[in-house]
This record gives sequence, structure tokens and C-alpha cells, in this order.
Amino acid sequence: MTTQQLHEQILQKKSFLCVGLDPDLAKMPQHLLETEDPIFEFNKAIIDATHDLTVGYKPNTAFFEAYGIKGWISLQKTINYINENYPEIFTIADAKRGDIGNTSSMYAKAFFEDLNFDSVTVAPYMGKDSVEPFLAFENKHTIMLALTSNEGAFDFQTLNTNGKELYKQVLETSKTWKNSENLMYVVGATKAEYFTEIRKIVPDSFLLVPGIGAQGGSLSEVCKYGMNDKIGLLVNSARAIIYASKGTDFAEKAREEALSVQKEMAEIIGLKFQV
Ligand SMILES: O=c1ccn([C@@H]2O[C@H](COP(=O)(O)O)[C@@H](O)[C@H]2O)c(=O)[nH]1
Repeated sequence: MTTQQLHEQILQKKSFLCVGLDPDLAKMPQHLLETEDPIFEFNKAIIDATHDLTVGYKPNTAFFEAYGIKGWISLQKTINYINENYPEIFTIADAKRGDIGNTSSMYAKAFFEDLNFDSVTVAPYMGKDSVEPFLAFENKHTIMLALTSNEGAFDFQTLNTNGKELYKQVLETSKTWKNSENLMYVVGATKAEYFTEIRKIVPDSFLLVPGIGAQGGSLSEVCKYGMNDKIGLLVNSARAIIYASKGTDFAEKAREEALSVQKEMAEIIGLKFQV
């Protein structure tokens, strides 16, 4: 998918919501646990209930890997289900990969070719040769951690290195890499006050923004400081939507939560762009 197609979908749906698919058997409705593949059944119900309100789905691979081979099969079924039924939707494998170049190439093949995700998250710590193999894929997107939503972000990411905070150095350096137009960046919603500075470095890039909902970040603050003239944001919420209910009405309640976020987004888009 191209960024232009993603932008068009955002305008059409009046939404820049990305629903996080973080399936946890301990939090799922009891009746699903009796099915052969509860994780897939759960995801499928959430997807069917929210696909018109969201422009992206972000399965976090940890929640699949935790269940071994069965989890990987559920992940494959989930991405296939989205691609076959809702091909307009942008998909993100939240896997936070990155290794020496030779190994990164294999990670990139796994997520872009075998699983056919539109994008994958990567960590920048190993530098240029660990990320460029992902960037080589046409119409695929590499979403690099810049300033994360957790408290530990302050351990390294905001450290001053040669007169500049590390996350700023990461953003600036990454722009010099081959095929850097295929980069997007993760910036936590809990760090809204940093968006102005981030936009000075990457004014046109899409930012994946986790941290509204369960982590308490503010959608309106993120939009105030992080939105660009093409919107440029994908705001993720997982637990607040997918675990809105543990009963048989879980998908219905997930839709209600997603709708409430989408309505707020539509209002913001309307105010900013007069549409
Ligand atoms: O900085 C980051 C990077 C990734 N995440 C991931 O996003 C979701 C957030 O889930 P919620 O339930 O909406 O809190 C989850 O998969 C995280 O691993 C993040 O939160 N912050």
C-alpha cells in the first residue's frame, strides 16, 4: 500500500485509528476459549466489528509468539483474513525487529513476503545496516521506534548525546538512509509535548502513535502538536477497544469504543480541514 492510498482511506473514513490486536487468552470471553482457535476467532470478530471505523490493524507479535506454533498460525490466519476481506486496511506487524543486515533481510522477507504485512516496526539501536534491508521493499513501510510511550523512554531516548537528544539524532540520521521515504516513526501519545520538535525534523512522515486509551495519552494533544497538513498520524489503541467487554457482547462493545474514538477523530479532521 502506498502512503497516498493510506491518506485517501483516512479522508474517506474520517479516521486515523489503528486498532491494536493484542490477544490475551486470560482476557478473552469464556465462550471463545472453547473454539479450536480462540485467538483467531477473537481477532476476526473484532475486525468484522470495527473495519469501517479504522484504517489500520496492528497485531503485536508478542501476543501470538507467546502461544508458540499455534500463535503463529493464528497470526497468519489473522493477516490473511484482513488482506482477503478488507484489503484497503493498512497492516502493521508490531515486532520491533532489527539485526545485522543479513538477518534483517530475513525478518523483512518474513513480514513483507511470507505474511504480507504492509509494515513492520523496527528498533534503531543497531543502525543503518540493520534497517536498510527493510527499506528495500517497494510499497512496504518500516516503522522505526523514535520516542516510545513507556516510562523507560527517558532512560536512553531523551539523553543528550553531542548536544542533541538521542531520539532527534535517530530521526535525523534515518533520513539519510537509502529508501528513507519508506520510513514511518513510532512516537508515544504519552509524549505529546515532544511532537512539535519531532515535526520540525520529520514534517511529512507518518507517525504511528500508541498510548491513548489504556496508557492515558490524549488524542487531542497528539493531534494539536503532531498532525501535519496530510494528517500524518496513525493513532493506535488496543486494550481500551478490544477488551471493552469480556462477555459475549465483546465485539459490539469494541465497536462502541472504536466509534467513540473515530467520532473524535472525525471532529478533529473537520475542524482542521473544513471537510
Ligand atoms: O512506544 C510504544 C510502542 C509500542 N507500543 C505497543 O502498542 C500497543 C499499545 O497497547 P494499548 O493496550 O493501547 O496500551 C501495544 O501492543 C504496545 O506493545 C506501545 O504501547 N508503545
